[in-house]
Amino acid sequence: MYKVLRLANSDKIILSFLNETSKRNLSTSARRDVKVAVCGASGGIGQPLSLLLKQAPLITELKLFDIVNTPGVAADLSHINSNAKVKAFNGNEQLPDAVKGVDVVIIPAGVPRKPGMTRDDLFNTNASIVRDLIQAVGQNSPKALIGIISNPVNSTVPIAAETLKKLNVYNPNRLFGITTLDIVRANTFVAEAKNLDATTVNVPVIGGHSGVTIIPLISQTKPNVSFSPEQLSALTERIQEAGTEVVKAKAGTGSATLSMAFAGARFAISLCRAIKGEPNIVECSYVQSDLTDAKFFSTPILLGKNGIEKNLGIGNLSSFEKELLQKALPELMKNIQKGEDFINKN
Ligand SMILES: NC(=O)c1ccc[n+]([C@@H]2O[C@H](COP(=O)([O-])OP(=O)(O)OC[C@H]3O[C@@H](n4cnc5c(N)ncnc54)[C@H](O)[C@@H]3O)[C@@H](O)[C@H]2O)c1
Ligand SMILES: O=C(O)C[C@H](O)C(=O)O
Repeated sequence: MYKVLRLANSDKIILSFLNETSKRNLSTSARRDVKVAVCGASGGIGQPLSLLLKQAPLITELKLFDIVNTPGVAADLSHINSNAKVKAFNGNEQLPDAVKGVDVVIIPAGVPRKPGMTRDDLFNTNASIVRDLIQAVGQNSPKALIGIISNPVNSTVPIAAETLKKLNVYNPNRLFGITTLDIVRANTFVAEAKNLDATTVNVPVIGGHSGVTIIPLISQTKPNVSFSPEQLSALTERIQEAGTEVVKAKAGTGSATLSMAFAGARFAISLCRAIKGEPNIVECSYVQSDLTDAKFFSTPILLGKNGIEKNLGIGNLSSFEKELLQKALPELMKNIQKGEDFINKN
């Protein structure tokens, strides 16, 4: 148990790690209910994400929303003998009930990339999907912690913020862009390169979630690792382009789903553990930030009962990482502006 808790912020095998920490929480916390909604629950990410959340003992209710197919997904998951009660909500008329009374909303709704597309090419379709879902969350569960997976994350999180502002319920501590897959990938690739146990490696990844805006801080990796300048460059580029690697391999059938479900479950369960009062829960996430010129920026975040407890900042960057930051900021600021304009100029 001691080892599991000490490694709480690295991606230990998700089941054993979640089972242990959740059992501990159920016995020590006064607060028992943790209700989670997944919006986009029937999709390539939504289904395996919901499966992983169904297996997390600290989640007591799992509300599955999509515009199609949730009755089948929920019936299937509901036969698993774990704690969470699973409920299906299908179609937009059931959206308000799907998000009412939940502690956490995770949003993997929207279209994925095909080869040759950038994440920004998804903007025209996904911007309004995220806006409408967030509007329902703001109206029905204004205190929920919200995690956004839908791309382009660099823009959909500002879209969510502006939507919540219009409803007068925006709290920057409660809105998160889920960039955990970048950390999961960086951990895996560094572990492979150095022959380490991937579950014990932690590479902070800051910035945004697309191409040059993804900034892996390999100099801050734990355990400490070092690479030649050529290796560092190749590794950084692989982390930045890992989503495209999957899109190409899937050859037109979609983008990362299984690894994203793993990453999304890790992030969602970290939120739940923080809500239940567990200390020292840290995850990188794309949040409102004043650390750089970009209004939203991912850094390690200490999570608490009300979302962001403390932004842990960027730390000391190597000169290579400072250059990456300079390259990232113009693109990131453009993506943020595009998201804000979508709400404010429409
Ligand atoms: N943040 C990340 O690291 C990351 C990683 C992978 C994928 N993604 C993004 O996640 C999104 C989903 O990817 P996927 O592979 O699961 O796609 P998918 O097409 O398999 O599933 C999307 C689901 O969203 C549903 N949906 C569409 N409109 C909806 C609405 N208005 N309300 C509720 N549900 C709605 C669809 O019915 C579908 O079930 C994409 O935008 C993708 O780019 C992000
Ligand atoms: O690459 C994509 O389009 C999906 C996702 O953002 C990823 O990083 O895998």
